[in-house]
Amino acid sequence: MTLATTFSLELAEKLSFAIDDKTKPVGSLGQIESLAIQIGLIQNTLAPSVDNPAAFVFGADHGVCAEGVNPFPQEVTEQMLANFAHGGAAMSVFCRVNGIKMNVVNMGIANPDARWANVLHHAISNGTANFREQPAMTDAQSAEAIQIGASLASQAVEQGHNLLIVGEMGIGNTTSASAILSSILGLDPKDCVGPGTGATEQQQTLKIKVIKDAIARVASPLTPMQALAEFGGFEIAAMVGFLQEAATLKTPVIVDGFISTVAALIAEKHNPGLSQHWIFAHQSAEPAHDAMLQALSARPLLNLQLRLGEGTGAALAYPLVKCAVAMLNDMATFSSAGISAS
Ligand SMILES: Cc1cc2ncn([C@H]3O[C@H](COP(=O)(O)O)[C@@H](O)[C@H]3O)c2cc1C
Ligand SMILES: O=C(O)c1cccnc1
Repeated sequence: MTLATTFSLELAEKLSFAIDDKTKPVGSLGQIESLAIQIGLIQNTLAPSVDNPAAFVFGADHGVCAEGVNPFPQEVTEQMLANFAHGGAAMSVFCRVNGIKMNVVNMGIANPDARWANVLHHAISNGTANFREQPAMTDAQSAEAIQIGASLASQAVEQGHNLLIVGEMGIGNTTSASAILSSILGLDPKDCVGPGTGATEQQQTLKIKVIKDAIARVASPLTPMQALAEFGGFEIAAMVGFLQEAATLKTPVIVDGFISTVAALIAEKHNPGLSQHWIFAHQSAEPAHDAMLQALSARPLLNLQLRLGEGTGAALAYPLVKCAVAMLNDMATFSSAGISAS
């Protein structure tokens, strides 16, 4: 895979100039301005386009659920894939409202026989192993999931999608994401764990213990890709490949919440600089999301106390991204509108 090139300084200056010439005080559209510049740089153009968005929701099950770390039973992953298939989930609704093509990918849920006509089937196995006891994935499984994510991103770009959204569904995956975060940033597990879907204090203490045991089992420091295989899920690995490939193909991706951002953290630590290609939708209510966003120097667009995942925050942020691009493309300039610049 060729890595994404760094952005053109000359284009950055031209984009800034174009935005400063719009009929508004310089800087008055705040983060919408930097967002427009970012998208122009990613697409390498003064006239970017985000009119053909596609979301990918990657679903998978997690062996660590056997530890009782999450309030909802594992079957909910499969039930939610069915809900996506029938268009009834929050993500389904937000995508419909915003004209986003929603794709759902089964990366490996516990029931190997589950199939839906409109859910892409790329199951690696029937869930990961329990990472408290053994690596969640083999290196080969992790590499395969990364490859599937990458090829889905490249197919989406080939089909003409010029903006991508990434999200996930997998009961137990906040525990997996917290373990990866703790390992990659060297943080104490207690600072990486939160309620997820509503874990009690007792369940959160258990989450911390499970992660401590898993990190002790591994003993030596891990590379980001090793942390992914040790503690990750098939859906997290698929998101890593998806994010990497989209960056290489100069296509912006809106990243959703806590679990999606962990995939971005892995990919950025593996290939430093790649995260400039991703738009961080929102700051999740999951407490450790903040540390992760800071480690990525990311400024999320929204802070709505969301704690759902699926890609919902990213789907909600899409109208802002659309407006940023429309501002750059459609707003009058001081000279074209005959307005005095000072
Ligand atoms: C009905 C339902 C719908 C969801 N949609 C996303 N998640 C979210 O919750 C899960 C992670 O939280 P934990 O680690 O606590 O299990 C993931 O599936 C995430 O996408 C959901 C969770 C539930 C229960
Ligand atoms: O921020 C998220 O993505 C999130 C938080 C809690 C549970 N599921 C997802």
